[in-house]
Amino acid sequence: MLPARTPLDDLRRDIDQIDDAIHDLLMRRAAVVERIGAAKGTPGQAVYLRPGREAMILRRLMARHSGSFPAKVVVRIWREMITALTRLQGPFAVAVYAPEDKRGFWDVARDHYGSVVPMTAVNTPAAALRAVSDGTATVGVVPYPAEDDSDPWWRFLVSADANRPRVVARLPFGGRGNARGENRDALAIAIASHEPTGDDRTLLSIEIGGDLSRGRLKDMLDACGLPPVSFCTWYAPGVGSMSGPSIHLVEIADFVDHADPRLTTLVERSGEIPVRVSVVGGYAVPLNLP
Ligand SMILES: O=C(O)C(=O)C[C@]1(C(=O)O)C=C[C@@H](O)C=C1
Repeated sequence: MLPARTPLDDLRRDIDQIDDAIHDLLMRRAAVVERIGAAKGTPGQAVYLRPGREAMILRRLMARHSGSFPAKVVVRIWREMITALTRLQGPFAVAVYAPEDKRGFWDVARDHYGSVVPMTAVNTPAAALRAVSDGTATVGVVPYPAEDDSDPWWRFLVSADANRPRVVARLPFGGRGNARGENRDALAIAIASHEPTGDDRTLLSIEIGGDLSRGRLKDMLDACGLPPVSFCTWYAPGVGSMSGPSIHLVEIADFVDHADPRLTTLVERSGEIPVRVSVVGGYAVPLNLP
């Protein structure tokens, strides 16, 4: 005689049915992402990446999330799934600034881009940017800019080339988890568009060819409706006794693209002082998870 079914057996049967439903939906989602890839029609190019859309998916899910399942784990599962499915649309590899003595960014990158994507550690942020520029990596992960950095990586992104790498995300997006190392955030760099998500930051490079204090620049930005939240400044080496131009990396608490009329107003307001502004990219503001 078969043993009687216990309540535990019934619950396990429920679990098996739920697992089948989740698995069916995963396979269905993969098929839809493949169709999206075909609709984008850009095989082999990194433009299939849509970091803004990815952020909006997770924000929407977090807004409806309830119950005992940890929100951070929902994000982790979705991040693993999104990158795995993005790989159905084209090649995907990540170059991470993670020298021997600073492995923290590796964990942050792995949490965001998943455990299956090819990931390479490089010893300088510039090497991560180079990997993106020359196409050996789709995404480069570099430290969030520090004000006291005398040789900042972000100066290599200052370019008018429409196909240049840009800042596309800030990591971690869904909380830090058990990542090693210091608590510094990272930025992801890719040849992808900076798209509005409803809650965004933009990084502008502002090259100044004359005497304009940071205080005055801040006032000008505020007056143009471009609220600055942080500044980093790099002084280009001068020639002879002439000092070189200063380039500021300014983070703006809004979405700004290269055609934004506020940028034109900023250049007009600088009057005689030559000012060149370019959008170095931006990111969807990360989730604030408990
Ligand atoms: O929406 C898209 O464009 C997709 O390709 C789908 C998808 C996803 O898995 O949801 C995958 C990659 C993109 O970066 C954004 C989202």
